[in-house]
Amino acid sequence: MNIPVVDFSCFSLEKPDVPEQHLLPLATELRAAFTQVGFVFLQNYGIAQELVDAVMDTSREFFLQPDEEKQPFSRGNYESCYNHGWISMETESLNPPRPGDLKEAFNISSLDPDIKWPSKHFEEIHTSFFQRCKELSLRVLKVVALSLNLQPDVLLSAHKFVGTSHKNSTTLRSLYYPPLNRENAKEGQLRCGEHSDYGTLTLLFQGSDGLQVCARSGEFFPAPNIPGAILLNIADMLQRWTSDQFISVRHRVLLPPVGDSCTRQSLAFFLHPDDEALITCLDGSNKYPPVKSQEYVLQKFKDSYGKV
Ligand SMILES: O=C(O)CCC(=O)C(=O)O
Ligand SMILES: [Fe+2]
Repeated sequence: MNIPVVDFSCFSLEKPDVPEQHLLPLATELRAAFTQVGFVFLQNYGIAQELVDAVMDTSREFFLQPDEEKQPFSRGNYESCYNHGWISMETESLNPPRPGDLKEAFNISSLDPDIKWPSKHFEEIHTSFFQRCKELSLRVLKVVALSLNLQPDVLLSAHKFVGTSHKNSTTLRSLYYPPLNRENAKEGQLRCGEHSDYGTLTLLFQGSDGLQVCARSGEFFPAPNIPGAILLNIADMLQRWTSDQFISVRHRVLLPPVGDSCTRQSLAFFLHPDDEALITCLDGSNKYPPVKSQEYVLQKFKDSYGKV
């Protein structure tokens, strides 16, 4: 399977907004990739590698602490935002019939002032990275609308509250896969079970190899880690909006081979529609019944955590 590599420099964050007609070749390239593969590599998108590295370093420092230090920041402890915080090993099954994933994660789902952070530095670096990812993902969304021959507002107006936790569930997630001995793993247990993402689209910054992506044939193939490129993939609600024109493709992270003590880190930015947005097929068909964004996401959390 071949994941296309797309040069985003004409709409990089380093450039001011550009006229729509300059984006048309990019829209055509993305359209082909999203209809055929569901995943693309983006190059020259305008987020500094130093920032990405600093976010990974800061997260890793947090993950390497004993569990007792991380516990106070657990997902579920934050009254104002149920999805914000640390997720311990084996707590989430992204493929629910499998045992819990052998990963840790930290969800940044709220930037509200009442959130208690592990440190000021952790807050600042993750908040500034969240904002860069927000800007980039909204630019991508504009090109996506063009590629579907839609007015940009049709999609952008359903993403007005990104970064406002009580109105939009967009999440920056830092993931850490610790070294492990696969002989101790439960039957069927993976680092990250097969799943498609829930929202509109996802930006994925990888620190190393390990991700596998499902091809149309149903077979999983390794996605390489191309230095300086990020992965961009379509998620479930955009697939529903487009009545399957754009596909939300399953992916996973397997256990490392016996004797391999590799770790993996990645940063995923899940762009979600506003909680109240109603996702209806834009072609007027009834391929999927209308669903409220928040309801769709809550059902997915119930499946993967056994609760919200
Ligand atoms: O480690 C990865 O890159 C996969 C993470 C992922 O797919 C997810 O959390 O949705
Ligand atoms: Fe994913």
